[in-house]
Amino acid sequence: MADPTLLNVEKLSVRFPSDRGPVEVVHGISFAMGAEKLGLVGESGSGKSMTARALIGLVAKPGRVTADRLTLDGEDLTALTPRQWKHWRGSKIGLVLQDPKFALDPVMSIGRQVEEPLKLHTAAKKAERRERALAMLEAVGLPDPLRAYHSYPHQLSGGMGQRVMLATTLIAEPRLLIADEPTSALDRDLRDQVLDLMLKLVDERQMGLILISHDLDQVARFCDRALVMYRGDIVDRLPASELVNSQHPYTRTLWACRPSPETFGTMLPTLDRVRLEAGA
Ligand SMILES: Nc1ncnc2c1ncn2[C@@H]1O[C@H](COP(=O)(O)OP(=O)(O)OP(=O)(O)O)[C@@H](O)[C@H]1O
Repeated sequence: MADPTLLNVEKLSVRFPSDRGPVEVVHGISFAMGAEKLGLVGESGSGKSMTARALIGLVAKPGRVTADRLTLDGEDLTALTPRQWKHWRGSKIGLVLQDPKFALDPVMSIGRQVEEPLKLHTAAKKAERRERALAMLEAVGLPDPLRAYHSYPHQLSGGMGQRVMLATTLIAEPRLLIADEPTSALDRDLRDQVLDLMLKLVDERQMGLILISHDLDQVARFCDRALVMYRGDIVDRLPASELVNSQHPYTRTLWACRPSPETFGTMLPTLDRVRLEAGA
């Protein structure tokens, strides 16, 4: 049984001001997780990324995050100052995004970027940083780590860029990795390779993973549990392998709507929102 105390979230909300008063885009959601793989699914705009951003202290102003409780490894995240968040991001919680093009600095060598978290969060000296960066580049499956170390982002393919991003995120050994659509910019074969690698590293390091994905098949195959979000709420929670059997009307529609070779060229079902919200 995974340790349920890694991340504790109670009544987490995210609000934005608008002309018509505050708009709540995440509605007081609660969940807890241990060193396990948790999939976060839901249609576009359901609040997945805002939840992730709130967990890593990256909801930009004027957005406002509140929670009755938000702890990682027992530490209260709601009490962190911006300076403390800087340290927590990278050292305790890592974030992998969809497209390395936007996450990697185009004018900084890969080696420097992978070493950067060690510079910020550890006392490792130059030689040790270089050694650890090369080992990390090897661990993420780059065929020639030394060459990659001296390269720049534009010299890498999308799959290699995503591996480098994983290396920069994991090098400081965070306890929790949040991956927001980490493979959706890659083609299908590469998706599974990068995800396999990510999960292997997460398992080896006994970290927790929150995988945000539109791809329900991917979550069903790779995660332990799934949370299903609809309009800022968690409406369904289940073992990921049970996504196919969910009785919840929203999850059933999401599952039925997933693109697959079997449904290619056929009309997909649409969500009966009136019925769903009447029942909610
Ligand atoms: N800066 C902002 N101001 C106001 N509302 C915002 C802002 N950013 C996002 N939102 C709203 O918050 C809601 C949740 O957005 P979020 O990005 O979390 O959805 P998502 O489930 O991650 O969608 P996707 O899968 O498309 O990334 C959406 O309705 C979005 O319009």
